[in-house]
Amino acid sequence: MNLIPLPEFWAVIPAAGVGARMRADRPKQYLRLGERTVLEHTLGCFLGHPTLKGLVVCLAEDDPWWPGLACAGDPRIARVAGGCERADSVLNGLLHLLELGADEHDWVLVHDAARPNLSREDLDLLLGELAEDPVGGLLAVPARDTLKRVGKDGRVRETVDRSVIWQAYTPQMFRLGALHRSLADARVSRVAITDEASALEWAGQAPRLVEGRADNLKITRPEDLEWLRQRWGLGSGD
Ligand SMILES: Nc1ccn([C@@H]2O[C@H](COP(=O)(O)OP(=O)(O)OP(=O)(O)O)[C@@H](O)[C@H]2O)c(=O)n1
Ligand SMILES: C[C@](O)(CO)[C@H](O)COP(=O)(O)O
Repeated sequence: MNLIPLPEFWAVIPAAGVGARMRADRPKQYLRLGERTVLEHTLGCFLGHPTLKGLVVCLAEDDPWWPGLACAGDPRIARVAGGCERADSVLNGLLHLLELGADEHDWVLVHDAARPNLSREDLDLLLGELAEDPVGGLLAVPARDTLKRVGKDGRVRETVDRSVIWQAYTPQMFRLGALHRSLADARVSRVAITDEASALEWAGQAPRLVEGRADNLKITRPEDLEWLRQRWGLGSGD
């Protein structure tokens, strides 16, 4: 039982991707999942949380779908333009928080728009476990399958020791100033950054892994959405 009160936090939701791997008629964050879109479900994981200070969603500059969402006029949601890569979108979101007057010591949680199945339990687990952490960290799950390193010929090069391998999920939770500086420096140095933790790692920090639910999956390919629709008891086309 965690007796430390949950910390206040800001949320940045990168939602400016094109969803190429989904091969759909629109970016995957705008595909339907029951009565709402994937993005609306993801935003709903945070809106209404008692310690949320504010939320920024990063949208493609030519995004024609956002205005059609019921939450488009929600005053709790700030919008910024996304960037070429996910890290650029996140950086724009962090900059906007600073412009809003957020303190550099405030906690910020970055969560993929494409992960609509985040549970409240996992969100509160992350907040509670990292509330007093000196670095921050992320939800993650230990590897469950045997892992192989592959050669250029598509054949196995080695079996990887999976006891020390975890899959990084989101939200990823860091202090606003530290994340902004690390991410900005990494982008200037052209370091490949695919999640927030890797920017902190590049800056010499060791983020903490907090084990969460494996069903907090990122909708990436068509079968991911099919699986989640079935999990939620929805029809294949819902
Ligand atoms: N320039 C980008 C690229 C991605 N994202 C967001 O980052 C999250 C995770 O990225 P990913 O799953 O790779 O989404 P896409 O880039 O849209 O997918 P793909 O690589 O298949 O095009 C998604 O919510 C996506 O909208 C973003 O905000 N800005
Ligand atoms: C941030 C992330 O979801 C952690 O696993 C992942 O790195 C996003 O990668 P993508 O290629 O941008 O989907």
